[in-house]
Amino acid sequence: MSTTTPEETAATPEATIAAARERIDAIDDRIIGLIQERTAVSAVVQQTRISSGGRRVSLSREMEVLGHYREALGKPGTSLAMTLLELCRGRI
Ligand SMILES: C=C(O[C@@H]1C=C(C(=O)O)C=C[C@H]1O)C(=O)O
Repeated sequence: MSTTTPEETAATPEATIAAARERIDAIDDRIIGLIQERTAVSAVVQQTRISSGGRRVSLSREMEVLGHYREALGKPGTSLAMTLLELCRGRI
């Protein structure tokens, strides 16, 4: 039978922070993987449009993407989406 109280077995602040940071690092790795996947898919669209005589960039579509992120995440979502667009299609 255990003689330790819940207080005695509770994680220390240091252990809680270390465990949470491990989860954050794993989440960041997934986000980076998703950004790389997004970049590859975006390149397919851009190449297809160029090959069929169009432009690499579609500003109307970019407005939709910016709106999507802003609706989900507020104003900082717009900045995040702008950075994502730059990663996916380069600077314009
Ligand atoms: C991928 C596309 O091409 C470009 C890249 C975009 C993106 O990465 O989301 C959006 C618009 C375009 O400037 C597209 O038109 O969907």
